[in-house]
Formats: sequence, structure tokens, C-alpha cells
Amino acid sequence: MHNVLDISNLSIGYRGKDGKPIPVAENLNFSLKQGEFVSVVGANGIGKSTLLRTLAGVQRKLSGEVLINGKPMGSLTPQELASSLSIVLTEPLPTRNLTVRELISLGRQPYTNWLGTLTLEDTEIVADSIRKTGLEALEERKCYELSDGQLQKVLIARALAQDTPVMMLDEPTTHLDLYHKVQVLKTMKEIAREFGKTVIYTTHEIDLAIQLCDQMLILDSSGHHFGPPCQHIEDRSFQRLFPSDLIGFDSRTGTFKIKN
Ligand SMILES: Nc1ncnc2c1ncn2[C@@H]1O[C@H](COP(=O)(O)OP(=O)(O)OP(=O)(O)O)[C@@H](O)[C@H]1O
Repeated sequence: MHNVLDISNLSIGYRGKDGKPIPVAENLNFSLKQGEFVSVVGANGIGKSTLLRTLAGVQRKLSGEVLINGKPMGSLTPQELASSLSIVLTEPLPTRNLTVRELISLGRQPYTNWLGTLTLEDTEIVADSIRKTGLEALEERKCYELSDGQLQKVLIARALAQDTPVMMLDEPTTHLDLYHKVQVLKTMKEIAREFGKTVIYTTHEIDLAIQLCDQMLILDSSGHHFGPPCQHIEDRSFQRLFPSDLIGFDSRTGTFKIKN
């Protein structure tokens, strides 16, 4: 499988009022292949959302290079970028007045004409995204009537409808109960497998990520570590993720345990 994202010497962060860079993470190097299901984990404030936002072009990188299918991200037009990658952020929706189906249909925007008219193919893709996320019963409901967990699924369905080779999701399962977390993650993994899409998401549910992901990017104070979960377990990377006074990582079960 070929690389769809190549990240080299990437620095991410913000700029102060004087324009000086305030780095959050530096010298990031990793590549994502077609069809991989990848998570980004790390403590609060370490830079997971900043990384995803930078990779999606929502915020500027400080330095380094991001290649999408071999092309520098900066060289893509907004239209090309929108048909290359989709992103689900944690920010509140600008409008919740749309129905579930209308909101999911917005995912087709990069492909529709300026009137936003959906073709038969667009309508089929929208219906398929609704089916894959199990939202059939909510299709005609207004978004303001939904619970946070239901809305989270709708946003994932909108990204699915965008039908891009790369899907990025910032904490997509935060509001879901355990059963629906696993359901959504398994759906995302199936999408990666079946349709050869690359799915990258940020999460605090490390034990689920260990069970499901092909690759994990760990951000910690010492830098970043990229590889399959078993390699991180072998390298004891999870042990270094948090201070050891309260919790410890059990390599046998792949879970964190509370210390007595
Ligand atoms: N708009 C902003 N301007 C300046 N600094 C910011 C801005 N947004 C976030 N930061 C800082 O960047 C750092 C990384 O934040 P980020 O939201 O990427 O972390 P995170 O790993 O996603 O955290 P969490 O797990 O809590 O969601 C934090 O120190 C945060 O305070």
C-alpha cells in the first residue's frame, strides 16, 4: 500500500502576538499508508488536536512538510484539499437547525455544483453513510433534538459522505457509551479496510485503540513514537505516558490499572 500522508520535520503550534512561534510539538516524522486505521494518544494539552488541525489544513504548520499523496499540502486548492481529506472537529456546529440527512448531505459539498444540487450518486452515498453509522431512525430529526452522542455519529456520517481517501476525527467517541464507542470505532476500521481509506483519530481511550488500531502515534513530553500497538507495548511507551503515582500500564492485558 502506498503512503497517503508523509509528515517530515513537522513543527506544530501557535504564534504569539509578536508573531513568534510557540511550538507545541516539533520534529514530527511519520507516514500513513492507504487503508490504515491510526490513533493519536497522549496527555491533555500535549498537542493531539493541534496536530490533526494542522494535518487537515485548518491551522498553519510552524515548519516542516506535509505531503498528501506525494503533493505538498500547500499546493492543493481548497477544492482538492476537501476531496482529499475530511475532518470531524470537536467544535460546536454553526447551525443545528438542519435535519440529520441535510447535515450529512453537506459532506457532498466539494462535489456538487454551486447550487448544492445532489445527484443520484450523491443521494446514494448519503444514504449509505446513514446506514453505516446506524442513523436511519434519526434521519428526519432536527440536529438540535439530538443527544451529544447521536450528534457525534451524525458528524462522523457527514465525514463519511465526503468520501475522501483520508478521514481525520478529533475525539470522535467522547460522548458515546462504551458499546457505541466500540461500534463507531469498528465501523471506522471497516471503512479503512473495505474502502482503503486512511483513518486517523485522536482519543483518550488507549485500551480500545490498542485493540483496534494498525498504528498508534504517541505524543509525550519526550517527543513522539509511531508504530503498531504491540511495538509500543514492547518498548514500554505506554508506561511513560502518565506520571506513575496513580496508574500503571499492565503489558499483559494492554490496560491501565489503578495503583493501590
Ligand atoms: N488557539 C490557541 N492558541 C494558543 N495556544 C493554544 C490554542 N489552542 C490550544 N493551545 C495550546 O496548545 C497546546 C496543545 O493543545 P491541544 O488542544 O492540541 O492538546 P490536546 O492534546 O488535544 O489536549 P486534550 O487531550 O486536552 O484535548 C496546549 O498547551 C494548549 O493550551
